[in-house]
Amino acid sequence: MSSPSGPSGPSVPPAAPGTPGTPGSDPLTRERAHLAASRSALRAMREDVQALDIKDVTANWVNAAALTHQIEERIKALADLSDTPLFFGRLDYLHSPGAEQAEGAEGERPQPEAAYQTLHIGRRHVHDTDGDPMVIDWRAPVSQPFYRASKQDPQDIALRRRFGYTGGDLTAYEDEHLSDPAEAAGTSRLLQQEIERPRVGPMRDIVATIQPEQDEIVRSGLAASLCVQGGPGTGKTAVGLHRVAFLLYAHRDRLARTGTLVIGPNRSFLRYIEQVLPALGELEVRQATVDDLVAHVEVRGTDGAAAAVVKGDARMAEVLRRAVYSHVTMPTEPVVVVRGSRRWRVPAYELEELVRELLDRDIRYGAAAEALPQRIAHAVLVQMERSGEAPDDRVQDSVARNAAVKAAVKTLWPPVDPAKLVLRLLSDPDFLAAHAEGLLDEAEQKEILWSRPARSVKSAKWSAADAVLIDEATDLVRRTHSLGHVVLDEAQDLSPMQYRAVGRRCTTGSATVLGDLAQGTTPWATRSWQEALTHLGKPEALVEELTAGFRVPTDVIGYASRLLPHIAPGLTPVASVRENPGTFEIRRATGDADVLAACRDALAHEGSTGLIAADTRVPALTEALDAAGLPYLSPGEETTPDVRLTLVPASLAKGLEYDYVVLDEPTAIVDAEPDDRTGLRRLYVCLTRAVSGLTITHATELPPQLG
Ligand SMILES: Nc1ncnc2c1ncn2[C@@H]1O[C@H](COP(=O)(O)OP(=O)(O)OP(=O)(O)O)[C@@H](O)[C@H]1O
Repeated sequence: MSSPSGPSGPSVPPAAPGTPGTPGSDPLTRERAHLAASRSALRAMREDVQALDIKDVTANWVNAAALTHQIEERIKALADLSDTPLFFGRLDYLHSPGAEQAEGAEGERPQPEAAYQTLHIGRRHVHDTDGDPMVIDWRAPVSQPFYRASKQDPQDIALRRRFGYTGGDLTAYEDEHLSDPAEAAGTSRLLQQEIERPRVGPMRDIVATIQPEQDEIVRSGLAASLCVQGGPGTGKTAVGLHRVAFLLYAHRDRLARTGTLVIGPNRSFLRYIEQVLPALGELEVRQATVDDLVAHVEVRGTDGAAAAVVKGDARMAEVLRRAVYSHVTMPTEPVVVVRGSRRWRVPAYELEELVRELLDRDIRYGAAAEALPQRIAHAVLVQMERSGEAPDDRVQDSVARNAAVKAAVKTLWPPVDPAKLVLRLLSDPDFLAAHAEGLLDEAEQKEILWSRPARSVKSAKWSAADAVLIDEATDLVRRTHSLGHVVLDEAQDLSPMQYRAVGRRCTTGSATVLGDLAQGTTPWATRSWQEALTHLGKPEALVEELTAGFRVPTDVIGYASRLLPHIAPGLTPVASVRENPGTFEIRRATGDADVLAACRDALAHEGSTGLIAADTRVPALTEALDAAGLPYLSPGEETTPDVRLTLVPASLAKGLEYDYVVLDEPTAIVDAEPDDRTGLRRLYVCLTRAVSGLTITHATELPPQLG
């Protein structure tokens, strides 16, 4: 290893931060000079945009407002975040990258080939006043070897340099000479340090340390859908968010038109991840829960597990389809259109043909209802032509609007209100039986019927599963708008009907599905990805597996993995890449005071602490924390230097992480769920939230499956 600091040890700064470099000075000084110059260049880019005068180029105030908005967004995107490095790596190519690789790396404008020999890789593209790149966006094709090149496959890279920072100051670097056979492969200290860094506050990006197997997922094309199975802390969420950022870079125009969406399990989770994409310069990505997507009615009710399972079953889609189309009736009478002194008659058999034709076509119920008057009018027009008239399109339109035609259509193909339809299905046993025949047995029908039928859509106590049914019915009536790309996180908890709801939001786009079968805690949790992807409408999606764990220390993940044979046999246990062995302790507790003592011990360390407990235990613990004057937050709320403790109900722990976790009463967590397997899965989720240390406190016996 010829550098002053090979992967086994980052260099210590020989000079004060910010020292201007002179040619021939040491590498760190030169890199600092490049950093200072890049910052100035970014400032100049920002000032250029700020100085834009749009008075002469906008025709009206609407244009001006739109352009002003674009400019404001651009200024925001060009902000220099003082506490994050402008670049975190460097690549020295042996040869100038070919045109194919350079494509997409232009960022602001095409660059001369020679400029690519040495590239600094950062969160965004920065160029100097001549347009030459100072920093290359991590998403550009030329940046890819930073993540993927290795000693076995150097990808034409002579040198890969990683930088260490404190705040925005460059403090260390580390070199790998990938094409030098004399240098042995080693593990990067800087990379390891980044992985080990304590967690405070919301989730942060991982651009500096994306791993090769993660990068393959991040950079896979927009056309294909992907599914990632990965145990706790394998980076699924991180990968999903970086994939969105990558796709927005590679397909900016297309996705700006069609839109992107990140779906997470609940508000706390969305708050936890909401800063990652803006930190990567992407401000326009919508984030939502599945419930948000289907919010056609106010949800005020809940279902028992059995009812929710039936309502979430894919067979309900067919029940709804039948119920919607049951409104179509076959004509028994002709339509007679009077125009002036003439009467035109479309006989019943001809109307029936028109209706049947529309039934055979793959168009929505509502679109067919709109098409039918035109079809009838066309039949009238044909008769007019036969009798020697020469009607034009305007005549057809006016016949379509004729009262007799409208009345006929109202009977043959009446409007359907999706919420009213679902209300009727859940309230009227005969209506349900008629459409569920051969699909749901009697017991299943009984299970979903309301014991007290609702009077109106407004007064009904809709459940979350009902809202999904209304969404399905709505889509039968009119096509749901499809986005360009959807990322679905914690997907294992979705019912088949929920997968369908997400799937119809990306029918013409693609999806990234992220989840862990072992963490499925709903009664309808996904059993196989193939099945789930079929419900989503993307059966062709490739399933990738991530098994390297970046969160949970070895001892803790080893302990949690004892549950795997009971909750998801066949899944590969996570192999922790954390070097910090972490702390792991099981304590007998005699009361809440012992739980609080464990919290105080955890808070003696740097970073965040999560006190995770069964939902039913939360009120008692709230009281104990208040009485002890120990301040705490709710999940998803940002930790501050003063308040680093979060009280987490087990039901909201999914997807979150804390430096230290105090896990209260595992048996209560298991017992809170309707069955043992779900209980153990919930416990598995809670056991795998800790980054540096886990303390389990228990007064009752631990579940036997933990050994
Ligand atoms: N390549 C990486 N470099 C550094 N940190 C990483 C990397 N990949 C993941 N992490 C970190 O590991 C932690 C876990 O990542 P993430 O939450 O994305 O995992 P997950 O698979 O979604 O977990 P879960 O199944 O529990 O929801 C996060 O703090 C994330 O920043």
